[in-house]
This record gives sequence, C-alpha cells and structure tokens, in this order.
Amino acid sequence: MSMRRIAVIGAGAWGTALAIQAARAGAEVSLWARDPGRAAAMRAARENAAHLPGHRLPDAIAVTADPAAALSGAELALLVVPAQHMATTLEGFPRLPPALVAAKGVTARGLHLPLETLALARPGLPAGVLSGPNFAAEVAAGLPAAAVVAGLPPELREQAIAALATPAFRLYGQDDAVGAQVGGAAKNVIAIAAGAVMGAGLGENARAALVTRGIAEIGRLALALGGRAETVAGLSGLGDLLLTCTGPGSRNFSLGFALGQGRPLGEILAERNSVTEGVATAPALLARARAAGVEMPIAAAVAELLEGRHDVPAAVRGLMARPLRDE
Ligand SMILES: NC(=O)c1ccc[n+]([C@@H]2O[C@H](COP(=O)([O-])OP(=O)(O)OC[C@H]3O[C@@H](n4cnc5c(N)ncnc54)[C@H](O)[C@@H]3O)[C@@H](O)[C@H]2O)c1
Ligand SMILES: O=P(O)(O)OC[C@H](O)CO
Repeated sequence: MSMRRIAVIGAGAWGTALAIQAARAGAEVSLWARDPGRAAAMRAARENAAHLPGHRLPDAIAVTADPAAALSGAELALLVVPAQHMATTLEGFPRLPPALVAAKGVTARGLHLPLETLALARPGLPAGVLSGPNFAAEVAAGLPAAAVVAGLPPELREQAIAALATPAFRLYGQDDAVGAQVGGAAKNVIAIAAGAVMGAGLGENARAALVTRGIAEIGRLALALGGRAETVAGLSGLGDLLLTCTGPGSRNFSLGFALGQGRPLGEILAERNSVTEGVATAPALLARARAAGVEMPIAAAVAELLEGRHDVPAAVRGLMARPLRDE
C-alpha cells in the first residue's frame, strides 16, 4: 500500500518545505495553515511569502486552514508546528492518520518530547519522527539532504519513506525515536551556545569544544531516556548538531550569536517572525535532564544566559572552571 495523500499540519518554513518535498515525491498534499488569511494568500500567490519566500508551491499542494479538509483522505500526517504549540494545535484535529512529527523541542509545560505530546493527545496513534540536518530553504530548493524516519511500525515507516524520499532527499529508517527526538531538541540549545561563543569572539577552538562536549551531553540524556548511542552519532544527532552549530542560517545559532554580541534577548526575538525552538527548550531540556539524573552543563549555561543571569564570558568561565576529569 502506498501513501498517496499527505497532510502537512503547520505552514511555517519547514512544513512548507516538507509539503514541497512530498509533492516532488509524487504525493497529493494538503498544507494546513492556522491563519485563514495567510492560507488564502498562499493559495493566491502559490508561495509562502511569510516563512519560505521564493519557493513556488507545486500544483499538487492544496493550502487550507480547515482541519477537516486538510485531513480528508490523508494516509499520513506530518506535524510541523513548533513543539510548544503542538498540544493546542492538536485540539483542532479530532482524528489523525499515522503521523510523523517534524518539530524539535521539549515543552515548557510538561517537559515533553514531541511524540510524548502527541501520545497524550492521541493515545495509540502510530507515530514516529522525521529529523535530521535540514534547513527548510535548501530542502525546498531540492538541494541534496538526508534525514531519518524514526519510530512508526516498520511497514508504515517503509511506506512513509517511500512517500517522501527522492534522489535528493535521502531518508533512513530506524526505530530509536527517543534518541532522534533528544538529538533534535538538544541541538537547538547547544547551537545557541555555539552562536554565543562565536558572537563574543571566543574563537573556533571554543566552538569545536562546545560541539564535542555538546554531543556528550546529548548522548547522556538520550541513553538515560532509552535512546541509543548510534542514533546520537547519526543524522538526527551529530548531523543536526553540526549543521546548526556551524550554519549561519540557523535561527538558534544566530540568536546565540546576537546574545554573544551583547544584544538583549527581547530585542532579538522582537525582530523575528520565526520560531527559535532553543529558547523555550533550554530550561525544559535542563529540567527533563535533571529529573533523569543527567548533568548538562552547556544546556544549563544556555538557560542561565537566556534568563540574563550571566553574560557569555561569565558563562564560558563557569564551564571552564568545572572540575577537571577524564573525557
Ligand atoms: N525551518 C527549518 O529549517 C526547520 C527544519 C527542521 C525542523 N524544523 C522544526 O520545525 C518546527 C516548525 O518550525 P518552522 O521553521 O517551520 O516554523 P517558522 O519559524 O517558519 O514559522 C513559525 C510557525 O509557528 C506557528 N505558530 C506561531 N505561533 C503559534 C501558535 N500559537 N500556535 C500554533 N502555531 C503557531 C506559525 O503559524 C508558523 O507555522 C520547529 O520545531 C523547528 O525546530 C524547522
Ligand atoms: O534554524 P534552526 O536553528 O531552527 O534549525 C533548523 C533545523 O532544525 C536544522 O536541521
């Protein structure tokens, strides 16, 4: 059986890029936007001017703000609203087909990974995650990229991969959805740290140290929550961490960079119409890690930086002053 009809819930940059990708792979796609005015504008212009300008929406994409129309006939749903808004968004979708969550984060309320949010709203729904080093604009442009589809019962996972993959968008299956979600959420937080050290002019050595110690933090939490080390070393872990800590196109990195330059958080956020998941995720990730008995000193430093309790040099001094120990 193939998944010919796909509903994409959330018309930000990534939802729009995934809708374009699914259409490119041959699916009939409905793209749900929560604002009817914005949905109408996208239908008229065949473009998401607010979140993904310059990428034409193929004819196979129908844009709607009506949940029932979005889900009509859909055999797969891609959930691509920000992690913090997924629970409230799901209230508008009384039934769902098997789903892949493409959001990356931990909720401030409940400290949930995205699949935990979904499981609370729709217990028993077959679900997995789609995650990897993927800037939306590059995927929309058809540039080469890879990601994992983690979780879902194996037969549905294969069908989802077949429905979404093209030669330029290579999808790997695996069954460690926990590891994939921890990697996707935590890389946002570590990328804020990487941006901050670069914005403060602390150098490439500092960034490389942060990325490496960052993956150690991610690994500790992933394993504590039941994930696997191979996942942490894979596309949804190290792969996404590398992209987000080095790509100036990352919202998390650029927010950290601006903080490192000494700009206030409120001012940086006020200039953005896009989500920077690491901001809400940092304290939630830290709390989740503490509840699991896992130390995440870089995530803790980012949370303190975001709270305004330290500037970047002080946060780095704190990290460097931790007791010396074996790697
Ligand atoms: N942009 C990327 O390159 C990319 C790639 C991979 C994963 N992601 C992840 O995808 C998720 C969505 O990010 P994005 O980049 O598509 O978004 P975006 O920044 O382009 O747009 C913001 C989105 O948030 C929605 N939103 C804002 N307030 C809301 C509310 N109160 N309730 C419901 N929705 C609300 C908007 O409608 C819009 O869809 C995030 O978890 C992000 O980490 C993004
Ligand atoms: O722009 P960012 O920092 O939200 O990162 C986008 C994607 O998650 C990269 O894989």
